[in-house]
Amino acid sequence: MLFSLSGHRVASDCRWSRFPSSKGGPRFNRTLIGPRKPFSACPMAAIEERQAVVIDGKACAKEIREEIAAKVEAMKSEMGKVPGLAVVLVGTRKDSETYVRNKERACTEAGIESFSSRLPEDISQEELLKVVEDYNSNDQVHGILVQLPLPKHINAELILDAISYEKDVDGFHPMNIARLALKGRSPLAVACTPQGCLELLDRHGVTIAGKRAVVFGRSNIVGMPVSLLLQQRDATVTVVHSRTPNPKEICLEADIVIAACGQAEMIQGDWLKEGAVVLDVGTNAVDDPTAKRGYRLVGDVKFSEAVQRAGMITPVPGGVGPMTIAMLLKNTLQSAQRSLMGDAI
Ligand SMILES: Nc1nc(=O)c2c([nH]1)NC[C@@H]1CN(c3ccc(C(=O)N[C@@H](CCC(=O)O)C(=O)O)cc3)C=[N+]21
Ligand SMILES: [Mg+2]
Repeated sequence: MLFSLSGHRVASDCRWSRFPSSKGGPRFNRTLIGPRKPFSACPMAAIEERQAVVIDGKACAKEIREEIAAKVEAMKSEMGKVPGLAVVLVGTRKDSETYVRNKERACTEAGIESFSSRLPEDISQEELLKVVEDYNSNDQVHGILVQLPLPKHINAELILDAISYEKDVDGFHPMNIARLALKGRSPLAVACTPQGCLELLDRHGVTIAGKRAVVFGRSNIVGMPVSLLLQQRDATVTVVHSRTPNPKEICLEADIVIAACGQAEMIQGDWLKEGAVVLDVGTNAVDDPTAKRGYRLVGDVKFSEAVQRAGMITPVPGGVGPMTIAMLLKNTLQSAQRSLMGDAI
């Protein structure tokens, strides 16, 4: 459990406890019993070692999905209702199909009803709008996700803006983004990948306040919202992008690095400050004839180098990706709770 096949330490969460090993010496084990400890208090942290703790996002996400399943079950028995998520997929992109299938499976496992529309690549904008509007007025649907990217002939902003603010479980609606950016205002939903990043930091006892955070990328779906979230948690945030002349120099100052620039293995080991916490959001498909699907995923960070310098790091796959799906389920559950309680917005 403590060591992955490659020999890196693996931390799926930070509820560590000390067990005597059968051979007598101290041994550390993961347990689901007992209070969560901050990472700094974890015995593992005291061990002098150069290799980073590899954060197990898959295990963390599983734990969260189980917490959600229990709440869905309670909703079902108390109110006779379950949350519903509608996923809209246009076209036949291989990666989109994989993500959508994963989302549907995660819903089913959590007891969330999943509705999905698989639509032809050449669907008209008007027809797609109609699909979204039908889900808007379907009261069994509490969350709507239109998988991006959409084909070129469709105006993605127009479609995303048509998703009702209350059902926007992606957190992409302008009202949700505006409320995220404004002090003292809370969005109904926060974008799933950024929320998953913060959840990983929190569940691993990483202090954010007062830290230097560097975000690579300024996209609407990751870079921008994650930089706002980190700032709200009192980090000093720098956003690095394609026109930043000295990304390495800036990265070397970071205590927390969020890599979301979509450039395969751009961030190298010698860009990192010793002990930095590195979350790799990149999911770049690289052709690999030996892989089952004909491609493999690599992150925006050169993992084999970074693991020698970082204090903690997420792998790709198995890091931030699974957390994104867990946060989608969380947003869907919250939307259903809001709708069923008739909460004021
Ligand atoms: N409206 C919309 N909302 C999104 O949230 C959204 C989107 N469109 N378009 C594409 C991106 C990408 N994204 C991922 C979700 C899960 C994994 C994930 O689970 N990855 C697995 C591996 C999956 C695999 O094996 O291919 C992992 O990292 O372990 C990755 C990427 C959500 N996105
Ligand atoms: Mg856009």
